[in-house]
Amino acid sequence: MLLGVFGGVFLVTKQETELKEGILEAIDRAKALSKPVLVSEVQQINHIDPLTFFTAGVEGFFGERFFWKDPSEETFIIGMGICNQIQSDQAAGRFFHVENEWKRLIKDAIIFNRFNLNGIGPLMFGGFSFDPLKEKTKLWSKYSDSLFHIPTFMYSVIQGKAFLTTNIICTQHDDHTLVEIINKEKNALFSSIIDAKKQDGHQLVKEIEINPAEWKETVSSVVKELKQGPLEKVVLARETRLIYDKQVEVENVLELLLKQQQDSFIFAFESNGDCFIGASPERLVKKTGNNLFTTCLAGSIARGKTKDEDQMLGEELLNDPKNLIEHQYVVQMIKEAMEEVCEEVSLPKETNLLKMRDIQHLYTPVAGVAKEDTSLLLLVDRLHPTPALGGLPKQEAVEKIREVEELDRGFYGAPLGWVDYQDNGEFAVSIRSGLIQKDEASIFAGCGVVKDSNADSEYIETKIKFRPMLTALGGNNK
Ligand SMILES: C=C(O[C@@H]1C=C(C(=O)O)C=C[C@H]1O)C(=O)O
Ligand SMILES: [Mg+2]
Repeated sequence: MLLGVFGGVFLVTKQETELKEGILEAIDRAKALSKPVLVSEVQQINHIDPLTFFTAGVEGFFGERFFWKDPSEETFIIGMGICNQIQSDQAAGRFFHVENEWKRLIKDAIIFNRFNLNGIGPLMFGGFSFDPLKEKTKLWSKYSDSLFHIPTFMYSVIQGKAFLTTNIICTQHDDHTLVEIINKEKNALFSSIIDAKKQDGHQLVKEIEINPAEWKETVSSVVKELKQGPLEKVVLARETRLIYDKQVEVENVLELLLKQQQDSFIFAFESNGDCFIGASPERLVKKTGNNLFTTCLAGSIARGKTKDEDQMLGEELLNDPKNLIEHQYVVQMIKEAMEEVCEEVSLPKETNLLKMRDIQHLYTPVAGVAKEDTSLLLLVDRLHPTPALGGLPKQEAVEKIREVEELDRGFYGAPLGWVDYQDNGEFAVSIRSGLIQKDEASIFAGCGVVKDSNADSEYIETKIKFRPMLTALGGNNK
């Protein structure tokens, strides 16, 4: 295999590439089946800093990258280039539709992977909008309601080991020159790792909270309705728009998130020039074989300035009836959903605290063993939106949000993550997030409104929830 001088430093592989024979075989198969065939090859490679890899793609792959890190830092997945995408604006059966498309692609794929790990080989990364029936604004015009990318090059660090997956779609019209094309692209990418450098930083010039007074009025009117029932909880969200002196560099924002929000999922998902980015503490669901993990996260309070104050605030949260109810709705719904698809479900009796840099939450982790044939996207379908982002009852709460919320949530508060070809994967609830659009950005925050909510306190809660993104985006760290 031909390697660039610099590329060779990083692309020292522990095996010969099988891609060439795979491509030839796939072209034959594409001819026989009269449909495109995916070839995927996994190589173990030397370790590269994940952010450096992401940054190296800025020249060749801008707009076609993604970045993912889980809170335990067991899994980093960085994608470059779009080998294939699954996208749709269809609302009914959207999770099922994506799963079917994915299975169809995988069924005839030629895969070279000798490592028994999750998060390598053919994998799709992406997510879903919060509510496909919400009227669309131009804010989210670059993202379909279901959008997944299968990357051309994917760098994964799994439990400290580094891998490169190369994915290629072969059609009946392709020939052996495809091998050279892909190797050239690979070498160019690995050569640019050496001179991957960041641009001069962007400066925030203006911060515009979108209609805060109206938002508070909406909260108050929903509280009135909650007092009458049958609605019990509705999550209401809002937006702050940020204006910059020049284009926002996604790499800089990611770097700050990685430093400042280490215990979070960190994600970035580029589409058609925009970038959805965030640092979420909330897992929707993780699947490893038949083992499922999900999280109930709802109920919030500020962090203290001193250790004592922080502990006091934590105690206050653990004993606050309004927040406990807000949390309990989530536990109740997630437990029921898990029991439907699991042989067994376990969760702690006591509610715990999850402390992030800017905020603390009530937290209940839930684990389960899935029944046969329970797929990851089936779980996403069952869980989304949990009452942490939607409300209770689910359907009525989503309809209420659709009716009264000014914000077009798009991908905010929705499932974002990855699924590999063996149906392992993980989705976060994409909160503490923002959408970068050239020299502007929108950030989003919401909170659980129950009948004991007060509009001013909920407003302050959303202020705190803006902080992780606002800080990383150069805003005031207040
Ligand atoms: C809606 C958000 O967060 C959710 C709402 C919470 C609450 O109201 O207490 C807590 C955690 C999240 O489930 C957000 O961060 O935007
Ligand atoms: Mg709350």
